[in-house]
Amino acid sequence: MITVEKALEIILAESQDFGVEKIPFMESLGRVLKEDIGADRDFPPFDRVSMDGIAIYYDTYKKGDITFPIESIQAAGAEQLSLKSQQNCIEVMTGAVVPKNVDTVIPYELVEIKDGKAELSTDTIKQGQNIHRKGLDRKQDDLLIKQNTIISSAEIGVLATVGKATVKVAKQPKVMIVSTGDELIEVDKIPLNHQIRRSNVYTLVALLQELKIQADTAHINDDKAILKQKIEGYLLDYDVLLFSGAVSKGKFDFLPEILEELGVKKQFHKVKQRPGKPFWFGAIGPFSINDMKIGNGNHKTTIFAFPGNPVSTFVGCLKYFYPWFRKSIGIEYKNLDYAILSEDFTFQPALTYFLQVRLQNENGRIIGTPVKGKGSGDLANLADADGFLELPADKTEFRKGETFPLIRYRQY
Ligand SMILES: Nc1nc2c(c(=O)[nH]1)N[C@H]1C(S)=C(S)[C@@H](COP(=O)(O)OP(=O)(O)OC[C@H]3O[C@@H](n4cnc5c(N)ncnc54)[C@H](O)[C@@H]3O)O[C@H]1N2
Ligand code: MOO
Ligand SMILES: [Mg+2]
Repeated sequence: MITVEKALEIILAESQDFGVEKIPFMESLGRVLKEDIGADRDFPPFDRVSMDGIAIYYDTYKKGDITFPIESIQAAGAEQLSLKSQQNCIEVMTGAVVPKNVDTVIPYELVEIKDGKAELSTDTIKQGQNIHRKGLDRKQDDLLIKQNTIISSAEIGVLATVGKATVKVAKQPKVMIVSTGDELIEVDKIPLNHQIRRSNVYTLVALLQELKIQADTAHINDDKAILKQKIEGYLLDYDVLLFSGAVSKGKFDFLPEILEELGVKKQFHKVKQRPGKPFWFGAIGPFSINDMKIGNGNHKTTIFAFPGNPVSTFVGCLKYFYPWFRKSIGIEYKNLDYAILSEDFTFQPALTYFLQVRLQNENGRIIGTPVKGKGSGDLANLADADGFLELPADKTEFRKGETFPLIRYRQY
């Protein structure tokens, strides 16, 4: 059995490249950018008025004039006007081009307009005020967004402003999520006493949707021949297979033997953790097989077979699949989330313990309060928690006030 740290190291070393695709920029939210985005022009692209008001020639004011006949109006979106007489002014709107022959803008709040003339009601005017100079924010060709950035709402605005209607992003993997087990029935069916509804598959689908991956799903009963035949097909068609169940010691836990019979290279089976100990991980390929449905060239399939208990599957996906996927599409793995334990906690076995916690922010510190639940089958408890504190295997006593890595699945 290997440690959680070693398991993650092995998994990250198996990351794979799914290539690049071009998509409409409005579909790129949450995807990873695969090109540098530069400024197509100066920002702002012209000297821009930043207050609604009047624009004057400063030297006229400096000579003592405070009344300026209004010559014209410069609206946003209109071509640049020109002040004809230095004694006059032009009314200017926020976002408009600064007219020619003016150099200073005074907001409406500081002028009184009567009979076509603007009279200043202030004597503290600085030359050049309320003009946002061309190129002040960014210069043409400046790098605005670096390749490998996860596109957020902020980047969407930048893409729009530089005219990137389509954008290069990392391609998503083709993923198949498979549940196994004769006890499982569909969500819209009424279970008999010995049956339960399939839930893990939907949890996994949802977890992948948060990564913008649209996965396919399948359910296979505990029949070794059928399992083997179906999985053989999935290995050809998919980049990733996520399984839930059939990896432990039971008479019908066929997955580890089937995967090995099909030539998948086992990287490890069982990790020193709770929940999720019987986790099986392996990969097959890369193969260069031209007649593969997935396309020509190198094809590799990575297999995450999570234990069937719902909390095990859930934490396994967050702890292992998420960082593997992120590394695969170009984001370096780093854990930035930590939380402070709110009370003393004891866990005796020499296993990493993923403790379910409810999170609170106390004066900028994230506090995790244990909501332990009744074990790895207790999926209802996940709805009462916000994340997991990762308590290291080499300790048994965890003290109030100590800080631990956090895997959160609720962001608010
Ligand atoms: N003799 C041993 N028995 C068990 C061990 C062990 O080490 N020795 N490990 C236990 C641990 S820990 C876990 S976790 C489970 C893992 O079991 P499997 O991966 O083999 O999964 P199953 O046997 O198929 O199912 C376990 C449990 O999970 C429920 N399940 C499965 N799939 C789903 C699904 N899609 N949706 C909802 N629930 C699901 C299933 O009904 C079982 O209750 O093994 C322990 N046993
Ligand atoms: O590994 Mo199991 O998930 O502890 O019940
Ligand atoms: Mg089992």
